Amino acid sequence: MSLLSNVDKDHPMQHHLIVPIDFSSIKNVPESHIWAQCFEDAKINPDNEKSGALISIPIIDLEDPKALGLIFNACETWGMFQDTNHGVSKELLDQVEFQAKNVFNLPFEQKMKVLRAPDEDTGYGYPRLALFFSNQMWNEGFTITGNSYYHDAKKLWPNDFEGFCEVIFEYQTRMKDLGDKLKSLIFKSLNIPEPEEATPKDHIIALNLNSYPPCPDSTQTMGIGPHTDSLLFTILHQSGNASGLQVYKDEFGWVSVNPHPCALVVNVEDLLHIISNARFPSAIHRALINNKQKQRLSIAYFYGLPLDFEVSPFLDYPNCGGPQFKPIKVKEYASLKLKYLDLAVSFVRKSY
Ligand SMILES: C=C1C[C@]23C[C@H]1CC[C@H]2[C@@]12CCC[C@@](C)(C(=O)O1)[C@H]2[C@@H]3C(=O)O
Ligand SMILES: O=C(O)CCC(=O)C(=O)O
Ligand SMILES: [Fe+2]
Repeated sequence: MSLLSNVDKDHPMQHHLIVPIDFSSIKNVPESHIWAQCFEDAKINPDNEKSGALISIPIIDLEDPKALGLIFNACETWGMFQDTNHGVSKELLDQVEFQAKNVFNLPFEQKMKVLRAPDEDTGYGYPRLALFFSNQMWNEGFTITGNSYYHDAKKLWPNDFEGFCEVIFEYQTRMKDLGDKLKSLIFKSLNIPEPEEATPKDHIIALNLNSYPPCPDSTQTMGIGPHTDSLLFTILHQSGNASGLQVYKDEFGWVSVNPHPCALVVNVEDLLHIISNARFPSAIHRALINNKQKQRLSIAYFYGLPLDFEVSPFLDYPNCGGPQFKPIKVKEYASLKLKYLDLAVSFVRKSY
């Protein structure tokens, strides 16, 4: 199934860029997966230390009466925060992690049965992002949109797919609720009326299960290369015992976003950057492999807007100084992104 419908059809992905290596059989890191050139900066500042002080992404209690202001500051400064008191139970987070592990621990041939087609975005494989890097990443992913998981789960476990489906259904439901709540808080924090949505059913929303397998030499590999996500915001659950996620900030370089018990990471994506008229940066992030022995899992929920929705900067705030972006439809932006990745935003920027 293709949530970006015609968008993917116009930008098919080459087969060899979709198929991951069989990580279970790897003894040494193959040449294709060495990202050594990146590592001059990679391990700098592993403790997020700056002039003796620890820097870290804000952790915000969503029930805190001051939450709105804290969200605004975090989004403006980092394009990212972690939230607690988000209403998603620890049990559900554990269950979705368990089900993700079940997918990735299947034999390679079994996972290949649900390999993502070149012009689709659901199923197993490297992320689309792989098109833009000359080296391959140390991860495997499984992308779900709508109820695509039903069809895939039946292929993965012909007689035993219900458990997976129940958990994914429940997770999508909870994430949609949390997403609606976060959207409302974020728009309120910006003093922007929530966008009117004529066809709320066509929202682009995707769920990405990511696995970063154990790695014989984690000093040379990249889990997921630097990128921004395209839509409004991402809600990310990372497995509790494995770090790896980093966000880029000019003054500091790469800052680690370490797992905090029960917190979910929220990051600003490109469309929110545009709607906020660049007051909120779209978080540039990547994931390193920090551990040789342990698999790291993350579950990313991408919260979007309807494909035909036109986004444009909201200008009614003090010292606004005019729009920084041209209006653009969500599907047009998605298309630019598939073609140009992080350069996509610059095509929407107004030139004066
Ligand atoms: C709804 C989405 C959002 C997608 C495409 C589609 C499904 C999977 C998402 C990701 C996940 C990995 C990074 C990214 C950059 C990628 O390559 O695939 C994301 C992309 C985007 O944010 O553009
Ligand atoms: O695994 C992570 O921490 C990041 C995953 C991510 O950036 C993505 O799925 O878009
Ligand atoms: Fe991402």
